[in-house]
Amino acid sequence: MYNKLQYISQGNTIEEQLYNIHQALDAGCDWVQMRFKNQSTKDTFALAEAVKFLCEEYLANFIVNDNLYLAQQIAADGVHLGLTDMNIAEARAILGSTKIIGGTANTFEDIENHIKNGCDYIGLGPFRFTSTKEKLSPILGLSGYVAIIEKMKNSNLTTPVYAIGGITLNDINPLMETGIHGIAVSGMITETDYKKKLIQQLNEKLYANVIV
Ligand SMILES: Cc1ncc(COP(=O)(O)OP(=O)(O)O)c(N)n1
Ligand SMILES: Cc1ncsc1CCOP(=O)(O)O
Ligand SMILES: [Mg+2]
Repeated sequence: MYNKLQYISQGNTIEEQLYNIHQALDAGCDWVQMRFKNQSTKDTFALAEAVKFLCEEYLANFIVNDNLYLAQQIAADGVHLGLTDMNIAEARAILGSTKIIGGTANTFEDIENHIKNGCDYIGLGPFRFTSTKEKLSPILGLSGYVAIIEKMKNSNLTTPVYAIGGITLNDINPLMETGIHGIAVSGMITETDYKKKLIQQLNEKLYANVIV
């Protein structure tokens, strides 16, 4: 079973990114997506190498946002690809079957395509407005998730779906009731001074119905 909480990193420099990622890992995050936009190849590679070491130390999953070749080069656990990034079928052909490939979706049709092309999980959103990402796709709100997850159930599609975009603690229960698998968050974790407490609260809600 995939972990239910994915932390998407933030920071404008290598140092800021490493600080935020280290703090999140220390507080109990077990899945990191490194998201470092508009940076030089050299800096992105240096950061990715350092994050890989950190995630190994904390036994956390490590995936790279956007850049499949970087993920391949540093032997990350996988990559997250958006609707305008590399096609998932092509990515699967390059990475093989052992790596995690996530795909962004905003509609049921996006989900159908990604599953056909071999993705492992879907990042479905945005749930609500967020300043973390520019040029957001149409906002889904809770009703959007209810409708899309219902269509997945009717089509027997069981690929794990992660909600994303402006998610706060109080959103977890209603979102999980729609049938999603988990959440991907950036701001909520990066911005709090009480990361351990927040991650414990998030995990309690996310894993409330998991029988071990
Ligand atoms: C888990 C998850 N879901 C969606 C996204 C968004 O990806 P994308 O649309 O490519 O946008 P950027 O993150 O690249 O700005 C994501 N990163 N992770
Ligand atoms: C990368 C991304 N894609 C859709 S919303 C989003 C940002 C999620 O970050 P936050 O949890 O801070 O809203
Ligand atoms: Mg992208």
